[in-house]
Amino acid sequence: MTFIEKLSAAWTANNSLLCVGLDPDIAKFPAAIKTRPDPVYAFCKGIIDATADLACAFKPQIAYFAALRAEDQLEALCDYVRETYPRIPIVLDAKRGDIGATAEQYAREAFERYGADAVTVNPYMGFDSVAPYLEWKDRGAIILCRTSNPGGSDLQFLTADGKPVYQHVAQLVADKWNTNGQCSLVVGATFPDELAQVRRIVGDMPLLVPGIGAQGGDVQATVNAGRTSAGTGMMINSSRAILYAKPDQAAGEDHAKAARRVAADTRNEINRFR
Ligand SMILES: O=c1ccn([C@@H]2O[C@H](COP(=O)(O)O)[C@@H](O)[C@H]2O)c(=O)[nH]1
Repeated sequence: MTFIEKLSAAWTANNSLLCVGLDPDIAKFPAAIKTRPDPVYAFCKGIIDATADLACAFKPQIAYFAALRAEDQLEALCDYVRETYPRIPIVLDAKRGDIGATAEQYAREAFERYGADAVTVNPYMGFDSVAPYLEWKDRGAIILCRTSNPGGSDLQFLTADGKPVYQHVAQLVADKWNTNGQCSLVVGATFPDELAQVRRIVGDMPLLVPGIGAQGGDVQATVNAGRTSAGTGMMINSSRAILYAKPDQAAGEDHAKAARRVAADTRNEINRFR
């Protein structure tokens, strides 16, 4: 099954456009997990088990694992997702970008070492830096287009040949780079007008849309701007708002139950506007 087939099936099976981000920050873990020998694995596994029926994808952000020297725990988590929830795609958020020979190694890291279904890629170095990911015919390359951070405007909003750079990226990927039909774009929920522009340019191409939750993006505006005519087409990511949801102690919640509650609320809010 290709990345896009798997994603489409997960949209339907879980009636969800919610991508659950895995950004483990040990300082925010519950005390009982901090002292375990594999705290990153234990924390993320709890979140995965609590949200697997609510998510269309899981998105581990590699920097959080690497900073903790926990790449082995990321490998184990990816194995766990593939074995236990084989219908949920794994999107490795790595935002790599380098010359072709090095990009080949980054692609092997994402697709062989971690077994990811898709990986985020930086297009700044051009097509030959993206091509090695496209050699993996069934895997996804999710290319940065209009990122959710304020500084994304510094370059992505510059005008070149009469239109902003992010629109050139969307057009290039839609017209030329999407050789296997497995490409996707990153477009921030914090910029719904640009999200709507990108949707017009790329047709039904799936979009990874971070920026709701902790970054404050508006869910209704995001869904209105980014959904396809089928009411799908997006992996709307939320990480910190789900991972570190405050347990309702009166209701006997632990961190995983709190994460599930927020994930369910977010999935349902997205669905209200599809
Ligand atoms: O434009 C982008 C691209 C990627 N991200 C990543 O998504 C999550 C967002 O986390 P929240 O806690 O929901 O804010 C994080 O891993 C970023 O690295 C993004 O935010 N914007």
